[in-house]
Amino acid sequence: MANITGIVLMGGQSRRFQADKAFAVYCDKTFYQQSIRLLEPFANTIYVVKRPDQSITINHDKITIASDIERFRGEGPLAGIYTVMSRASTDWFMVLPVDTPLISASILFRLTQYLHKKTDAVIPIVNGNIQPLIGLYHSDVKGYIEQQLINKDRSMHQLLAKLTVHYVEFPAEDAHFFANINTEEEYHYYIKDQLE
Ligand SMILES: Nc1nc2c(ncn2[C@@H]2O[C@H](COP(=O)(O)OP(=O)(O)OP(=O)(O)O)[C@@H](O)[C@H]2O)c(=O)[nH]1
Repeated sequence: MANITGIVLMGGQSRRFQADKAFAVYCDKTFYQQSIRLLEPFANTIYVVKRPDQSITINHDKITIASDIERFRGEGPLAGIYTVMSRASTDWFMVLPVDTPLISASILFRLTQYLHKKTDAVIPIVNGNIQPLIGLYHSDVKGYIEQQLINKDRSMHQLLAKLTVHYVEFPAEDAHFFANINTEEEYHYYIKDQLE
């Protein structure tokens, strides 16, 4: 398999969740720990990109805790991806947010099957919805990300429009794996109510 660096994006503000969603719990692990667990089989090294005020401890030589590069701190997911691309030198980066804890290893594995030379990114689609924060980005994309950050353009869709993207379609019955937990209601619906 290609040499991949994992990126856990946990530096958001969780305004809609009204508590830090990175520390919400699913199956005895916090959301950010779930993201690390999911990336581990695919990534040789993993960077967890957090806000400076978030406090976490991880004792694992494969995992680095980082904060967004000062120049673009808190400027959205692209700032986190750019930070890691500036520090690690692999060709490919596998990105996961903290708020899709139901994603499965088999979905991530399927994405890794499309790492071709002429592809800039491998991104899933489910029910017609592009999922740009769950996917693989080539290191060549770093310049485009930097340009967007300079222009204060946080849009992942804008970035994808500039790239050669391999979109991988997943069937509608897989949609729950991609559930995005942004609010307390979504946490109850997808996680708490399922476990009770
Ligand atoms: N490193 C880093 N990660 C971020 C940043 N902004 C968002 N993220 C992460 O990107 C993912 C998607 O974030 P969103 O849900 O869009 O934003 P959020 O700020 O976490 O939540 P809201 O305040 O409710 O919009 C989550 O895993 C966030 O932790 C940032 O500026 N830096």
